[in-house]
Amino acid sequence: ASSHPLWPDIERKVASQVSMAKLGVGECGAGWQLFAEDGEMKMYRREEEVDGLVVDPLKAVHVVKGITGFEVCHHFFSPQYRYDWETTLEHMVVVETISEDTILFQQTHKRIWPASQRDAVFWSHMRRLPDDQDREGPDLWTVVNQSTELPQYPANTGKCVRVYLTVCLLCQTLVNPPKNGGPVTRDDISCKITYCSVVNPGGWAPASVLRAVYKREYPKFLKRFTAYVMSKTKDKPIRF
Ligand SMILES: O=S(=O)(CCO)c1ccc(-c2ccc(C3CCCC3)c([C@H]3C[C@H]3c3ccccn3)c2)cc1
Repeated sequence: ASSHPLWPDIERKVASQVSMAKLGVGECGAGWQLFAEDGEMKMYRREEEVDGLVVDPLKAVHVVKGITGFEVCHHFFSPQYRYDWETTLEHMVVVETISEDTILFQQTHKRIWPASQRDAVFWSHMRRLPDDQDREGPDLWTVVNQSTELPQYPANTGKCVRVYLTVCLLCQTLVNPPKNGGPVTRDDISCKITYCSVVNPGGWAPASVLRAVYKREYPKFLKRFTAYVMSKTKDKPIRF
């Protein structure tokens, strides 16, 4: 895949997104406000507008027991599971499988009244990251989704308004080895998840409507997605 024309963009974007995801909400600039909390899940947003459009960056942190960073990223990245957990998805096309860890998608999302329907065209890349703290724990895993232009899917030609998104899912597996020295089971693992996203709605939509939609959809999405991964992995061997 390193020969693909998108490769330099992918390398650059993954590096920048992962370093930002690693920053705590306190560190990466003021302005993060907690807007949703549910158990271990905390969701922050910054109120930002670009050309009068709400593009509020979102940062969610969550700790989920019994699953690994690989399992979370694998179910987020792989197209075959997406209709199971992405409730706002109307249609998904795998435009090109660039390599086993890099896929080009075109997706149409269900219309959210009164905004017009949206579609997105983006590359998605999944990667294991060496743990820079060199702790003995398992490595980090990430998936980065980044909008890109595709001639075969020109923006704003059909019924859909094109959204522009940058998404980073960064996962760290935490292992608490059993005292008796026995094998590690799912009771001994958890996954620290950081989900960052910036979605430019692409065309005008009332700020109040968008903020209400984001406030409703993001917590629902992360809770549903993590519950889905737990359900798909609970009786299976652990994959780190
Ligand atoms: O993490 S992903 O890559 C998962 C792959 O599917 C992702 C996440 C979110 C989006 C998306 C696209 C459009 C919208 C809006 C913009 C104006 C009207 C629709 C929203 C807002 C509505 C929010 C939202 C948040 C979470 C899930 C769905 N909906 C989100 C797309 C991809």
